[in-house]
Amino acid sequence: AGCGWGYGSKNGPSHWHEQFPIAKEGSRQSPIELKNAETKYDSSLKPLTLSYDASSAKSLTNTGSSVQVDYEDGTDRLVLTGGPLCGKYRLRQFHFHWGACDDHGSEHILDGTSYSAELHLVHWNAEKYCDFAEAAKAPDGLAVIGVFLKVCNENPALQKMLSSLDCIKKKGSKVEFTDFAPCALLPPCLNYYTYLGSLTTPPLFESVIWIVLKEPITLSSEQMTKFRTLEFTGPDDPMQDNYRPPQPLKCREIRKNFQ
Ligand SMILES: NS(=O)(=O)c1c2ccccc2cc2ccccc12
Ligand SMILES: [Zn+2]
Repeated sequence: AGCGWGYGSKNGPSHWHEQFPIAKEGSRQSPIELKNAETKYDSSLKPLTLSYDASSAKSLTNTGSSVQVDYEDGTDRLVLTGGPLCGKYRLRQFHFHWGACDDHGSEHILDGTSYSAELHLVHWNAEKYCDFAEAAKAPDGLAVIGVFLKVCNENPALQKMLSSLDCIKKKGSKVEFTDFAPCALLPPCLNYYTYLGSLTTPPLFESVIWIVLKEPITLSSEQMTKFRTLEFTGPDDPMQDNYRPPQPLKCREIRKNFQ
């Protein structure tokens, strides 16, 4: 059996449609290019409200496609409401996508700019659905906040996670990782773009309400280099360029909550 989907030349994004036809046939695939001039200001969009407490972080994992922090999502501890959302979405995990060099690596592209990396905070609609798996198949089941990362000065909030990466170099490795407040990874301004999209990795379910923040967070080039010390499949296969290129907008509208 093939080694499953990945980001290599033989199993990367251009091959995903072979096993996941929605990659080509879907009507709301992610990521996309965000062109500010073509987005629409919507005054009915509410501000994002995030009630995150640090305590319910659980673990840090090398998933073989990204580095991921998982949260305890059995109760309403880390909840996202407001914005374009109806109801309460629970934080389940966050992970990142990044490039082999600092000039690219993000999944969404803002006015032609690729950022060095992109953080995804994955939430599911715990008000309407019983669990994550059920929500992942519903058109309003998931909400992902995307945050661009720009190489500039060091980001102290990332340090706790980055200093633990040596323990999870290998695919599938996992360590306990607690008391991490995800709100420390958000920029001061929560102005956002929002559109209906999908997971950006197989199975590419079209169940994500995307909320992409306009303002990036920053990190140092040394911190950016740290991400690339993780491995995809082995020591000669550094984890980098784990991003899907932009997909056709088709007949979607992109809204924003700021003028
Ligand atoms: N890139 S992504 O946020 O679409 C994504 C998920 C999105 C929603 C639900 C689960 C997801 C799991 C992912 C696991 C690894 C990478 C991206 C993932
Ligand atoms: Zn992602």
